[in-house]
Amino acid sequence: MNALVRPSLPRGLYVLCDDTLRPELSLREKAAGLLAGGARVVQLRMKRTPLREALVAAREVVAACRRAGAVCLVNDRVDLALLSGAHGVHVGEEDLPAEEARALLGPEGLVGVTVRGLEDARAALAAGADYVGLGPVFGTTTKQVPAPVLGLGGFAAVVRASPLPVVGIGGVKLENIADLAATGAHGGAVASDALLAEDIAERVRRLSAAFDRGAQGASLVGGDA
Ligand SMILES: Cc1ncc(COP(=O)(O)OP(=O)(O)O)c(N)n1
Ligand SMILES: Cc1nc(C(=O)O)sc1CCOP(=O)(O)O
Ligand SMILES: [Mg+2]
Repeated sequence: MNALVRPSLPRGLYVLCDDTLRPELSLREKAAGLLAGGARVVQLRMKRTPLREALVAAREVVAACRRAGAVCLVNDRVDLALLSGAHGVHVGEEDLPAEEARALLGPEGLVGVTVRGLEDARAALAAGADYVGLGPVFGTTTKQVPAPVLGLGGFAAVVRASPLPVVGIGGVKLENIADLAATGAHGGAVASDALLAEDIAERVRRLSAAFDRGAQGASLVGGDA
């Protein structure tokens, strides 16, 4: 029998394939650029796409990710994640609760949850999450976030104590992703710095290499939790 096993979230760069940025490109084109740059984790974030189009896009992007060996998570919508065969879902406080996402996806689906601090991360563990997205680490114009900027110090304090792997989000860019990785973060989530680049694939390669360099530094000083 072919037992289904939940994939673990790969460590490193985590990119958002977002429909609010660079609207002249289709989600499929954005995903192609991200994957050409070697992205291993892609979150499909659709805030403007009508639902039926979103289902078509999800099926295309999930298929492209699977061909490339990348993990694909759908933002917000467990129904789209299930219908498109995605690896999982990322939910925040305006989405289905993590417990319900877990119940719908079953044990083999990845569930990521947005958190603002350590207490939230503990609750996410109890709710069945696999990882947490913690932010905003830095200022961002991609989204109006209803929470204060943590800064690297505030972010690192949660990473050290979190019971779940932490992906940092919000204003993560080439110039700061190595520092973020050096806190021991499991991942760095990037939307605008990748999607607004003239050459998306090249930017993804550089972001990924910078994260890995920062994480390597962290492990050399024993910070690779
Ligand atoms: C990795 C990651 N972390 C946090 C978020 C934010 O999710 P949410 O709070 O649900 O906000 P929206 O993205 O839905 O606007 C995320 N998407 N990814
Ligand atoms: C979607 C999202 N969620 C955030 C949070 O803190 O919850 S910050 C954010 C935007 C990430 O985009 P960029 O990489 O362009 O800053
Ligand atoms: Mg959401």
